[in-house]
Amino acid sequence: MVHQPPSGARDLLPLDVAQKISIERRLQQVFHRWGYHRIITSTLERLETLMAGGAIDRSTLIKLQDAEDGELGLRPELTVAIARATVMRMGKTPWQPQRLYYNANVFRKSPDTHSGGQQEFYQTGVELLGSGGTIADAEVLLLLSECLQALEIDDWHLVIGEAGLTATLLEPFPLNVRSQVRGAIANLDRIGLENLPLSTELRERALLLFDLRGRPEDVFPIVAKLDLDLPQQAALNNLKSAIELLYQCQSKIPNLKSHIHLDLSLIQTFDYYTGIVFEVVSSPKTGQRVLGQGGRYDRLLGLFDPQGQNHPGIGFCLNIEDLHQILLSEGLLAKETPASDFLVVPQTSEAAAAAFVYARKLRESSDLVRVEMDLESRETLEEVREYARDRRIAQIAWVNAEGLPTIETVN
Ligand SMILES: N[C@@H](Cc1c[nH]c[nH+]1)C(=O)O
Repeated sequence: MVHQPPSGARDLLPLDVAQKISIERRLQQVFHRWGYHRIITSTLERLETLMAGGAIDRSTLIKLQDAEDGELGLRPELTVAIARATVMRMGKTPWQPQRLYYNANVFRKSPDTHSGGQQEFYQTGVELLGSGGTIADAEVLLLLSECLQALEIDDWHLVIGEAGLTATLLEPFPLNVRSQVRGAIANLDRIGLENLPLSTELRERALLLFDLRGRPEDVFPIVAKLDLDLPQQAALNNLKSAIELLYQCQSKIPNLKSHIHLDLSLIQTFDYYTGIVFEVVSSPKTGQRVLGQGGRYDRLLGLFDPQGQNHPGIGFCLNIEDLHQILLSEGLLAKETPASDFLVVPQTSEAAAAAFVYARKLRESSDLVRVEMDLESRETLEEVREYARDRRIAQIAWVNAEGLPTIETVN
């Protein structure tokens, strides 16, 4: 029997874990400073919950069959589970804003499992539930930019769109070509768009939508020229105000304006968004990775409310693997796991108990002191020293049977 992990699964070894934790800790500190509390939801959910009324494509889910609970699946993301958990917990009590964060693994079926496509990923993120409007939008955008600052990532772009506005701007297109128009715009395929079977008027509209991306100050005047109805105007105004607030508040980021792009053709993989949507992308130098994404979803919580009552929500997640790669390439992560501070060596076989007692004393220090026992009986003292040097251990404590240590600095 070959004990290989299944394709798409991945083990993280100690150095990977140490680097991952250092990223997560820095982000967690930012979340705590903003008053967010951690939530942990189940890895397994009912398939129906995970699909969130069709917002998440069933074919991307990893499914499991349970005799009692029917069809279950592994979570492909956390927003839906957090929406479900919060609605169940809050019940009928009056809603106050809930600030929640998470740090968890998610599972997505890879189209190429045969070639080992990754299926398990790590995400950390926030959900701000029960609060709609521009200030909540701005809070989440500011929090996101502070996360990037905390990680010392300077070269990023924040691409902002508006899911509700994009959807309504596409409504005039007949259903049979709408998804093609959407696809061509999202994939920057201008030629494809020009060749779709559209009337002259609709083609012009499609090309206009295609151009709705760039610096906010350039794009807003073009959108304003479209014949917008009142809800569309309101969505546009909200978007403008949130971006304006971001500019006013985030003075710590030099040239903030150059980081922000508006893209009214931005379409997210998950289809539960109703308002502002966004993606943080790293610079082309690092292969343009999507470091995080999110947006507003004001109709998701209603799916889990017994009375169908809606509550607003907005959030984002950061993709740990992508952050990890960027930070590695920029040399911003530890290159080795932390070495032990002490190697405790029993001088004779009778000294083992005394050595354990001394090691415990060292570990009791208020600062973290890493202490490891020497487990081998080596021929010479020099071999012990060589072992300590190899493992970057700073000091050796030779302990005799009476428990008396002799400390030697080796590194
Ligand atoms: N759950 C989304 C990100 C998100 C968090 N909150 C809102 N959106 C994702 O995995 O892409």
